[in-house]
Amino acid sequence: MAASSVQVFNAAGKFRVVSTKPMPGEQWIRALVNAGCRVEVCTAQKTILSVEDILSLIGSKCDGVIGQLTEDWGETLFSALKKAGGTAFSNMAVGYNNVDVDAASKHGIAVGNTPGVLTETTAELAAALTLSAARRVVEADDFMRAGKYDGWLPTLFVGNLLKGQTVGIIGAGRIGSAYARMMIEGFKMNVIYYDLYQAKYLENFVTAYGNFLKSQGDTPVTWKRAASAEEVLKEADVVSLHPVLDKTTYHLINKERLALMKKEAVLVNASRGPVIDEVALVEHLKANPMFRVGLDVFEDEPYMKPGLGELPNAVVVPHIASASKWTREGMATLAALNVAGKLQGHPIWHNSNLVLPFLDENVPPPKACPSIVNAKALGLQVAPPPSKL
Ligand SMILES: NC(=O)C1=CN([C@@H]2O[C@H](COP(=O)(O)OP(=O)(O)OC[C@H]3O[C@@H](n4cnc5c(N)ncnc54)[C@H](O)[C@@H]3O)[C@@H](O)[C@H]2O)C=CC1
Ligand SMILES: O=C(O)C(=O)CO
Repeated sequence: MAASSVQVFNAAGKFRVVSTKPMPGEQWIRALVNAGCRVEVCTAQKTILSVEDILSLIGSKCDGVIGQLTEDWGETLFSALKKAGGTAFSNMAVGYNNVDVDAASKHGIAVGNTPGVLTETTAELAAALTLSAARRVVEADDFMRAGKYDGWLPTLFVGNLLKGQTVGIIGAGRIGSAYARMMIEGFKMNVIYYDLYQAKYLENFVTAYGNFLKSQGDTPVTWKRAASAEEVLKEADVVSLHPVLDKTTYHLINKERLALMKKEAVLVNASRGPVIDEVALVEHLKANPMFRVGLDVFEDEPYMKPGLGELPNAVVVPHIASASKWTREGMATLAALNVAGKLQGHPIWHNSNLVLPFLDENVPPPKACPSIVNAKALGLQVAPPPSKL
């Protein structure tokens, strides 16, 4: 990577930290500079950096790196980082399926991620995709711009009503539960979910909201924890996917499981592309024109499988689910504080879901790493909750 493609902040800093991309806001740069870091930001006009590009950024001395979900952080990069004296890496993302955490742990390198700050933003985009697909917003917009509208018709762009229908969630963690709450409260949908763990907060929320509706003489909303993903697919009118991507969720939605879904269902994916077998999805969309999808992520990102882009029953956006200003600046800050905290020898924050104290510009951040996924494997100390200090 040419030296001219790097912007340097605090050149005399004690720790050399590289960010493989410019990131939004300045709070993240201040966080690193306040921790005594020299910050080098790669400004090369290339969207996805290769392993070779990143090797040249790491060079022979590098203490920490902030990387992106498009990069392949495996054995090659972690052994190079270790050789350069590095001990800290953070993805600027909550998902870390692009990172070989075992390789990082083997080399004693902490792996950070950025949970919490993107929960609501991502859930809101999943809700936007749901509405766009259910009410055919993009098709109708195209029609209007093409000058085809020549008057109101009873049959023009008829779609699905959400109220009173069932929303299915596969992966009811932070984002899945937040999305479910939006659809339940916003559209009075019932919910069925499948997760390896009980989503207690979600269940309590639906029960309480259902009781409130009942007390007002309205039809209450209901919840059900399904025993399998198949049960969700069969029963739901809208299915939104929010699991992590790993061996258990790769192609979770395939030809056979698509066939279980209702013919007029809406399927939304704002998790990771490979959770859906996209070739099978294209075939299913072609065979079932009233089945609609809203996709933020793709199996071979940045590409779509052949045919997908031409289908009117697919709404497609380029992995923008976390793209609100507050969230993206917050993600950058959390990633920087993961790296800065590790380099300063800080312990790990007691609860990686509660990251707001790290994001207040007017108060110094806690002396902790907000979220390190291999803290246990590295034997890193966890800070006690502030109330226990
Ligand atoms: N499109 C985008 O821009 C964004 C995508 N994401 C993706 O969303 C994912 C979820 O994020 P969070 O909700 O914060 O994570 P989370 O860890 O709170 O939730 C993930 C849930 O998936 C569940 N799960 C794991 N394996 C499963 C399986 N086989 N079947 C069903 N459920 C399973 C887990 O038990 C957990 O409850 C991230 O890992 C990331 O890949 C996250 C943020 C933005
Ligand atoms: O955080 C993630 O995992 C994303 O996909 C982008 O926000």
